[in-house]
Amino acid sequence: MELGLDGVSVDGIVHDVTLSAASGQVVGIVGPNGSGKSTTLRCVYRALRPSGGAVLLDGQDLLAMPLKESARRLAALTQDSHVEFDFTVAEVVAMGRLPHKGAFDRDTDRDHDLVARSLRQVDAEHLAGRTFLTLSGGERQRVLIARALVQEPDVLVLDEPTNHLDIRHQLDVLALVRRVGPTVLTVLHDLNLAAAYCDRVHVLDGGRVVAGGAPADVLTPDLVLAVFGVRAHLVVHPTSGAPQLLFGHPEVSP
Ligand SMILES: Nc1ncnc2c1ncn2[C@@H]1O[C@H](COP(=O)(O)OP(=O)(O)OP(=O)(O)O)[C@@H](O)[C@H]1O
Repeated sequence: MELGLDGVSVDGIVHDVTLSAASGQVVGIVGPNGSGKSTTLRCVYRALRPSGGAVLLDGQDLLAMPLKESARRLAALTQDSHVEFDFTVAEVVAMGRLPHKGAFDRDTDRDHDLVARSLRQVDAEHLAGRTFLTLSGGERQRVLIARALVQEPDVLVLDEPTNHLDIRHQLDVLALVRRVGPTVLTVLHDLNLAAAYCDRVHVLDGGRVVAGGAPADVLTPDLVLAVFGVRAHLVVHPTSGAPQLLFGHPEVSP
């Protein structure tokens, strides 16, 4: 399913953001702190109504859809994905099935299987019986990713999915979302992860898209200096061939 942002604006914060993710693509949004990345995503997962523009799913106006219908198609891992009560991990993940169920439907065998599979996919099977609030930051993050996957979405919106994750789990989670295959729009702070895992990357600065395209074309030392104020040297990953950046502080000689 194709996701399109067409001139999305949020008064004073996000200005005319246009980008698209073709079916099955992983598209990244990078940019400095406060550049409008989360605010843009909030418009996509419907936590915020944009003041202008449209969000389109296969050309259909997402914001005009009933909430339950859009929740069946689109799942989000957000910066404010809180779990307030002391639910078990399995219960938290099972909540991801709610958009597919009627008010009085009980969990089916398929629901249980999907919960178990999603937990296995994020290496959290062993946590199923634990209460969510006792988990570490990285364990919580993986469980919330499982909750998004169990929704079987066509589109996955991820706000810094690698937050709190150790390096192994960062690589696992990004490889997983590529493998599972929904259309993915993800905010990433790590430019090298964006370069390695995204089909396309868009750079936000001051609420505007200042560059977009294939990572190798976008994540150049000139752009990194202009947008982040950091010197970068481009190297090519010796086995994957992905462009990777080595950073240095601008006040320290390279
Ligand atoms: N409800 C709000 N009221 C006022 N300002 C807001 C509101 N929401 C966001 N902002 C401001 O808009 C700007 C963009 O915020 P946003 O969270 O989208 O940035 P971001 O690119 O995701 O940043 P970060 O990398 O720090 O997570 C910030 O300056 C933020 O303080």
